[in-house]
Amino acid sequence: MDSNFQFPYHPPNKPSTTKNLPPGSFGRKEVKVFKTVKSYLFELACSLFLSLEDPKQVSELGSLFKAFLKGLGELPVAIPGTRFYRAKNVTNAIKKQLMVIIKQRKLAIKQENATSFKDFLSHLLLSSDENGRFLSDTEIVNNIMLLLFAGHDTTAVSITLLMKSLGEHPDVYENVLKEQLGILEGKLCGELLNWNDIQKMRYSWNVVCEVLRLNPSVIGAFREALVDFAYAGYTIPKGWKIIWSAVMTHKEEDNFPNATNFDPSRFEGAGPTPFTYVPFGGGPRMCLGKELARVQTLVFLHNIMTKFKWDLLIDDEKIEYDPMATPVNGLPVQLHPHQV
Ligand code: HEM
Repeated sequence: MDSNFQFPYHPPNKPSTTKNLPPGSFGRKEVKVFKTVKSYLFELACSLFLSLEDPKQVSELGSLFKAFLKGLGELPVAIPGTRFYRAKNVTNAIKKQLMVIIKQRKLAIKQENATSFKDFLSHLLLSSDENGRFLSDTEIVNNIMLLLFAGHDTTAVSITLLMKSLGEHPDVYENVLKEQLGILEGKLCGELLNWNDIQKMRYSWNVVCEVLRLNPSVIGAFREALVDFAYAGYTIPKGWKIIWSAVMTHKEEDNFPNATNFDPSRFEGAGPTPFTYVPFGGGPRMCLGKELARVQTLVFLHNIMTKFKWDLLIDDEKIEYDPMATPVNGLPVQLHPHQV
């Protein structure tokens, strides 16, 4: 591959296409990245974890999840008018909808009408626990709700902040593009990415890691002290609630010199010392979906990079935590397709 390529890049025999993008993204003056990526990932989560493809049902569930998320981290006092109160009501509505779907699926399986192997597999996976005990319908609903919630919002945030960082650092954008075009060049027209391709995206993943270091989608989580212990001159008694903070840990100068600088090379070689970099948490309750998040993010990145360049429409857009890190205006960008 020519290492001196410039924009607009003309990939040999690779037609530029917009068909994999959500409808309406192309030809517009402005695309709001967060909203677009979030609805795309929610559709994907519904398809992966629930085999739910009906756009009307997906969109209804999506609106409910939006209100549910706003209640996370709020004071748990159910006073009418508060976010927590609304989220509580919305949670019941989501559970009701999921219950209807699960009952329909179970009935279909009972009548041996399971339409696909996937349905059959999800039945097996979701209906018994590790001891072979059958899960109740309520437990199944709770598991699906966790997967739908955890499986789309966090990744939507990280992809949005990734696009923001790439828009702000043209040198990094060029390096990521070079890596992605190298992968594209080894593929036949229309051939999908595979696991080997993901493994080759080393630099791109280092960039994602640096984005998650500076703005972790999840700021931290709670733990409970199982025994009395001493830390930094304080005694923490057994049973106390503790919050670990990814935001603060990732800014420790001892672990990340010039911590506020965007520098993906920190992740080269052995990378950070264990437990100094915790965007996916740590220990036995570490994120279950880390590898899925990696695949979702890198596949998205490959497709957007090899088809478009983009301009950020707001310079230095502020990021707020509500409850996850999000650009306040949803990151409006203008997409420019590469010319064939
Ligand atoms: C960039 C994307 C993601 C980030 C930053 C992220 C981050 C996290 C964090 C910080 C935790 C808490 C870990 C702890 O307490 O130690 C967590 C838990 C969890 N995540 Fe993720 N996550 C991401 C994507 C996903 C995806 C795609 C799934 C797919 C289903 C997922 C499923 C889960 C589940 C089920 C848990 C609970 C695990 C448990 O309590 O045992 N996550 N995630």
